[in-house]
Amino acid sequence: MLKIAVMGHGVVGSGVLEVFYKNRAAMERKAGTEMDIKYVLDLRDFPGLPYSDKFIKDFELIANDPEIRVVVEVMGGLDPAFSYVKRCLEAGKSVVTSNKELVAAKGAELLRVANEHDVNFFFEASVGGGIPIIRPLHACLVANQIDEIAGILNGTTNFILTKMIREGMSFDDALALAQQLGYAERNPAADVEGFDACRKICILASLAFGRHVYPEEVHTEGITQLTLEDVEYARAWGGVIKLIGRAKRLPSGKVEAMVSPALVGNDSQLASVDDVFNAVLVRGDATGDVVFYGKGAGKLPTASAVVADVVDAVKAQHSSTSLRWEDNPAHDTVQGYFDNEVRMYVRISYDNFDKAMRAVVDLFGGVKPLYRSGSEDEMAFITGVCTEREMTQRLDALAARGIPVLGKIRVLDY
Ligand SMILES: NC(=O)C1=CN([C@@H]2O[C@H](COP(=O)(O)OP(=O)(O)OC[C@H]3O[C@@H](n4cnc5c(N)ncnc54)[C@H](OP(=O)(O)O)[C@@H]3O)[C@@H](O)[C@H]2O)C=CC1
Ligand SMILES: N[C@@H](CC=O)C(=O)O
Repeated sequence: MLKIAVMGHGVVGSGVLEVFYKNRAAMERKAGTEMDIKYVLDLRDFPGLPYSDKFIKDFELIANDPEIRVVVEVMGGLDPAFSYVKRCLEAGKSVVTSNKELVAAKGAELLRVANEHDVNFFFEASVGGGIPIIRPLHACLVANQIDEIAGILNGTTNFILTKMIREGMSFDDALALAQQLGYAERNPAADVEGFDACRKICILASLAFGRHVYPEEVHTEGITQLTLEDVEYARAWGGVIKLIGRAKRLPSGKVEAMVSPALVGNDSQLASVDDVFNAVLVRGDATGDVVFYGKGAGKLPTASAVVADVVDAVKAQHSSTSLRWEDNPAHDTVQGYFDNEVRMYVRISYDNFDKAMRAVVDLFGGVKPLYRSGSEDEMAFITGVCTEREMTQRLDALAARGIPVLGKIRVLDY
């Protein structure tokens, strides 16, 4: 009987126990062996559950128990998750995690340690919740050079944007509901400020381009500056606003990577991805575009990915898969973002329309103006393409000419 330990009994951890015991017989058939969960590590007690006798508070019991072959880390955060996971790998136990913060910060190192000890470090649930994306990228698309990845990578922010736009719900109410439903991070700033999407694009980019992309390298903006006026202008333009994480291989060998809100046209495959759903577009040189879609957060979808990794770890016992990428201690995989090319939606206010338009045309050349009903002292426009550096200079110059910039959002053509 193969024994498993689960560290963390929160939203995902409790889902792992639920899915495991519900579908255990079928999974045992697929894994080719009997399996059981021996320990559940958590800080709290959980009386009244059918598996309440399995709870422990001392990690050493897991680390020092040779019966435990696979450990699931679903506590979140870096400390103590990193040291626990490393200890388990060094002790010859495979580890499965949903913790994107851990993989984005320490993935290269933990994959190396796993490989050195002939065990596996799997993290399918760390990107896209229940959507299979890590394994397809690593295995099914292996014949491709991956040129670009872009997607809606955070369920909470997509849920908030959908609720605000479709139901007129306030930002705070929509966030509170996402928390209630178990979608948000323990500190939801990670969701709304874009850090969670940043961690996920780092994991995908590291896997696709073979070199660790660290979150500190990636320019990241969240959704907190967006307004319902922006949404109206986006509609007038023919699109919607989504929080997009993206990474692109550059001829220089560097990677262009960023997380930011973006206007995407209504004809984009990403435009109709709503609520807690995520979508990841992968551009391969043989396949062209492939889009992965599904629930990006929540107890059971995430647990599904974790438990599938457990079964794979059991099947791959005593061998380490080729899942890995090079470390990059210099943290210089990503090109400085001021060199990226960008097209921008800009919203301005004015006292004098003719004067404002003259300034806009002087600084940006031909632009596409956008209007919304009832907006007498403000307007928006879509710029042409220039570098982020030039865009910043032009926006600063606009403000210096007495035209306040109320908002700016990148325009993407995925
Ligand atoms: N929720 C989701 O939809 C998804 C979450 N994830 C990721 O999965 C991980 C877990 O998320 P989630 O389940 O939502 O988080 P929760 O906060 O709901 O669960 C974490 C659990 O781990 C426990 N825990 C924390 N630190 C320790 C420790 N040192 N020792 C023992 N137990 C500990 C917590 O206990 P206590 O509450 O007492 O502190 C809590 O019960 C995170 O990395 C998250 O980013 C990934 C995909 C989707
Ligand atoms: N907070 C995350 C959870 C899944 O990764 C999200 O909302 O996407």
